[in-house]
Amino acid sequence: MAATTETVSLPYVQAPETSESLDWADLVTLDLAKFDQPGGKQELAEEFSRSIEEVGFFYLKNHGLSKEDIDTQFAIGKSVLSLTDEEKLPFRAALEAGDYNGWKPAGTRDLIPGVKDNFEIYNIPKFIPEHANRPHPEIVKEYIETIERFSKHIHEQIVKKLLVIFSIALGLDDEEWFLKKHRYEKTSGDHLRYMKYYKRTEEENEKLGGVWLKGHSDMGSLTLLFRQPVAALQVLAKDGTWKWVRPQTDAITVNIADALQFLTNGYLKSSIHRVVAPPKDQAHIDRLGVLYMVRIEDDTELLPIEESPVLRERGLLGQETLSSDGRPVTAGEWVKQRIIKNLANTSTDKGDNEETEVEIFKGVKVKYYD
Ligand SMILES: O=C(O)CCC(=O)C(=O)O
Ligand SMILES: [Fe+2]
Repeated sequence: MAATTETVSLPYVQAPETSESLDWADLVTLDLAKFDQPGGKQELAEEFSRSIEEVGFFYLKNHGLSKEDIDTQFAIGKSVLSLTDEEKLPFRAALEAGDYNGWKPAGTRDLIPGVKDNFEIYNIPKFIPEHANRPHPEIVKEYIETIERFSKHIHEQIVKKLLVIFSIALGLDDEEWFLKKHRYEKTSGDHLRYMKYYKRTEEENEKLGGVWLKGHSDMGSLTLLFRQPVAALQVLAKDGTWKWVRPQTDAITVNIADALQFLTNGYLKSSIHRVVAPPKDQAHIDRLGVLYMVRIEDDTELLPIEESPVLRERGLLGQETLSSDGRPVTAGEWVKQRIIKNLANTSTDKGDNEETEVEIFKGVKVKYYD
């Protein structure tokens, strides 16, 4: 059977932004252009430290990717995800085995009894020999060099700078502390993600209380979200209220995830966020996203960083999270179990929207928020 979308159509036209006035989160913007200026890294580390006092979300500008680079990824994502389910099936991710590379169909999870999740994903792992023989749909193969360039730019020019900023913010003598645990050639689940939420009817939204993906934290080190004009992402603010994350045209939205929270005993907060029904003027749009997930090397033990004076001064050392067998959780185990428990089929009758806590690995749990 021929592919329904055999070409990537450019220029990609983004959906118009909402004209509704929403309660937007006030987030710090880090300017990566400062990184190579004298004193710039230190300045960025100070700004970053201030930003995390609020929520674990911030914007990043001057990241070196053009609007065209990003739109090309949206166009590729659109083509891949609009293949038929039959065409995507050979590339289905082995979610049940803890592997999310490839295709996650919509509807693997029950949100409430009778209503399933409405998002599908195509994940492309980092470009290392371990993944070289992965099969992909033709459209991905055709654009694989563009995808590889985009993906490697993110790691080399964006993620690496952020990892240096984090080391400085934690007062570590070794500016490369985090870099040494995020080596590109090593095994870890870094990947580029195309993600699409299908629009829902008013009736369905009512049943779900508007919640499409319940308040959660992400499983790795960082999540990077590219320009997302369809408002739906919300972050849990310090005062306990949900604020909308404003789509930015020129900036990437970044959030901190579980591994960094474990390594800093909560000084870097794995931010709680959720996805809700978009405002009325965007309710008719299928919401396409391009994301990049940063993961720490699989064999890293997720213990607070002893060498950090910032953690020591705050009394954050010596109370690590251990699993029930008294061992530290490793990053690879954590990610694998979270994929099985949070992305593969729902294992409870009540559905994800009713869950408040799920055991991920030997007594260590994640919480979900209303
Ligand atoms: O779609 C978004 O804006 C965020 C998605 C998300 O939170 C996730 O995939 O973990
Ligand atoms: Fe998330």
